[in-house]
Amino acid sequence: MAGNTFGHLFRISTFGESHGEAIGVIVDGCPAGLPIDLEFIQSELDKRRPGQSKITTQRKESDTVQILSGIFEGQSTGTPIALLIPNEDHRSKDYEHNKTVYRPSHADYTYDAKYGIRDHRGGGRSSARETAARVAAGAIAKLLLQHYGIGIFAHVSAVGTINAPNLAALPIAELLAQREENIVRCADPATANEMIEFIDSVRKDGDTVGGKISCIIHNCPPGLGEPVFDKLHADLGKAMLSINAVHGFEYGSGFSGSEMRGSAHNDIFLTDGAIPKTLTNFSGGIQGGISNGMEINFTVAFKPVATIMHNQQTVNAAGEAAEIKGKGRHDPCVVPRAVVIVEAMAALVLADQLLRNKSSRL
Ligand SMILES: Cc1cc2nc3c(=O)[nH]c(=O)nc-3n(C[C@H](O)[C@H](O)[C@H](O)COP(=O)(O)O)c2cc1C
Ligand SMILES: C=C(O[C@@H]1CC(C(=O)O)=C[C@@H](OP(=O)(O)O)[C@H]1O)C(=O)O
Repeated sequence: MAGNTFGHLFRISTFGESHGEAIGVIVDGCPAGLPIDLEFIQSELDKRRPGQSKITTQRKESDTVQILSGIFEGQSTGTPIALLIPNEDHRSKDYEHNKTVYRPSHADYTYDAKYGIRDHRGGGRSSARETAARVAAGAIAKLLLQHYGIGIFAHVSAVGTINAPNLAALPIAELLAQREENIVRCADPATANEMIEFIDSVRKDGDTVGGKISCIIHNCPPGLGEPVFDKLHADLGKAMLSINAVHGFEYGSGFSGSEMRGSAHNDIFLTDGAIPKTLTNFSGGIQGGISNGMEINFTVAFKPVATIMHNQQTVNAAGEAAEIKGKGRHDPCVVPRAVVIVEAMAALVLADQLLRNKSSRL
């Protein structure tokens, strides 16, 4: 199995390479009768698109999505939905220099070690271009979740050591509006300006920098998630760690919870309301792998990506010493474009667990 499929009842398979004809996705298991807003799918892709600002890769892709099947008169038909995104601006000559030489910390060596054959053009299948297919599928999952009133919001909460303040007190609509006002997609305007300046200076140095994306899932009913292996946080963790360049995932109190005592960490139940709420939310909205009706929150850490415009020592396929310098168009920091990827992967997990939950009792 080539590991191209994700999900159980709401499933996706992606295909395509960064410098091939196109990339795309087949969405299987979407219930019939869901209104599919094509403009919404395209607007989601526009948020991930390369070439969108001075702080992203300058590759110019329109990422115009074509619907090949599964939608009739604006609604899902219950049959596989196939979505295609043609590649329009691949510049494969930028990769001639690493035909036999491995980029440190990219996937060149590991693909070669696994398959014995490697599409060196833009990293082939290992390129984050594949995430466009996930965003298109995630948009359909978001439409399904919206039908049940569930919403997802993510933003850039850190770039390098620049951290956004805690914005938990602000309403989602305000956070969303503030996030969309700046090119780094941080919901705090002052921090956003600082982040943009920093990424731009790193880019001018020919270097890269990492960052964090924080995500909340609101109005999620209690009961989603399987109790043993496919715990909701385990599925979210796998989904996030499957995104290129992700090196960390934490939910609720995360790593800082390990420094607390139970007496401070327990989320005490409140008694007002039919669905019990809790005074605090160190559990991040999930207990025993199952949503408890509180806001689900998690943070994803991205590394500084591999391709830098500096000379670096490396090896070639024969194991001989070589030197390499990045060429072409690359992201100095991936988080501005990855916000919508995080939301899409979260939507795919939630849509899948929503459908699975429908068969959990009579
Ligand atoms: C939105 C996005 C854009 C990316 N752009 C680049 C890039 O321009 N150059 C690069 O070297 N890596 C980039 N990456 C990261 C590589 O795809 C990734 O590091 C590579 O596949 C190796 O996988 P790993 O870092 O998860 O081990 C990007 C990742 C994401 C999520
Ligand atoms: C093409 C996209 O991003 C690419 C992701 C990427 C990588 O190594 O992951 C490296 C660059 O690839 P290329 O040199 O082929 O343009 C980015 O531009 C995209 O996101 O659509």
